[in-house]
Amino acid sequence: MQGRIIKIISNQYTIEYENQFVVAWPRGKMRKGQAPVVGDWVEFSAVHDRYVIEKIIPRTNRLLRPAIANVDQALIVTSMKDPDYSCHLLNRLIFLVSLSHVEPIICITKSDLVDMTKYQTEMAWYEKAGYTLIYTYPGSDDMDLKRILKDKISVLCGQSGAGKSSLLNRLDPSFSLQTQEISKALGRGKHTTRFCQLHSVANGWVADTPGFSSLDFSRIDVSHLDTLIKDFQPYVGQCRFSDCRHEKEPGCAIKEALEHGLINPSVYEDYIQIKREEKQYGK
Ligand SMILES: Nc1nc2c(ncn2[C@@H]2O[C@H](COP(=O)(O)OP(=O)(O)OP(=O)(O)O)[C@@H](O)[C@H]2O)c(=O)[nH]1
Ligand SMILES: [Zn+2]
Repeated sequence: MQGRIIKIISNQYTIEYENQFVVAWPRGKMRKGQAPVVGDWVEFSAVHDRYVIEKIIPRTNRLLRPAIANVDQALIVTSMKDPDYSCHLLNRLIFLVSLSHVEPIICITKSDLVDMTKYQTEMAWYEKAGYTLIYTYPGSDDMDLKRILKDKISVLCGQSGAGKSSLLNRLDPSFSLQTQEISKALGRGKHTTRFCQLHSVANGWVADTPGFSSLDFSRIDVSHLDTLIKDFQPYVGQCRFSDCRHEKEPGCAIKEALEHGLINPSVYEDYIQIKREEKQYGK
């Protein structure tokens, strides 16, 4: 049998299997280092009176904090006000998510608190580059969001106060209840740091622990970041030098596109900043 792990408590793994939930234990040999995480597809079998996890199906990706595998997308919850919009924060989150091989979805909140016409050009950059942008606010029907979440594993990220819990509670009023119950059962601190669970929201799975909370790139390999930035993708590989850093080199296709107004200037700026940091760390 094949199913997906949606919850782990101690050594008990809850697996969703054909719309039912079964609790399974891993085979002894799996326990050290090779343990399954939430999001894993696993093969399991019935041995005597219990279910045993035999094998983890190869993962498409794996986040460390929270520990979760096969994440399809990260909803970058981006508030327009309180906390105020910052393109640099948004860009850095897009980079981090992309470097984990997860699709970034830009989710704009609190657009009701500002005059969005002032941000039209800004938002158009992201759309033009090929990023998915969704606007969500109290009272919206969230049809786009529901469509995006369906059949996917999603992780939310974004600043404190950006509206992550509000958004989830609006999509599924039982969400806060579910998470509160778990917090109570496990003790508050423990839940946020050690446990992660997938909740069924809008016919998809959403992690109850936010991801990408550290904006620290110092231990991340950013050597292929240029290939992961959607603004750059049409031009990557067209520079004169194959190892072009897109900074001062002659014949750089990225700089040329930037000068022709084809690349979001703030994305370029943040990319260069990260490459400079990479040099500083001596990577
Ligand atoms: N006007 C308006 N207020 C919002 C919107 N989204 C969230 N808020 C408010 O913003 C505040 C913070 O929202 P939360 O959902 O708690 O933010 P969070 O991202 O979960 O914050 P943390 O739990 O600290 O990570 C709350 O008072 C919400 O009611 C929105 O789209 N419009
Ligand atoms: Zn270049």
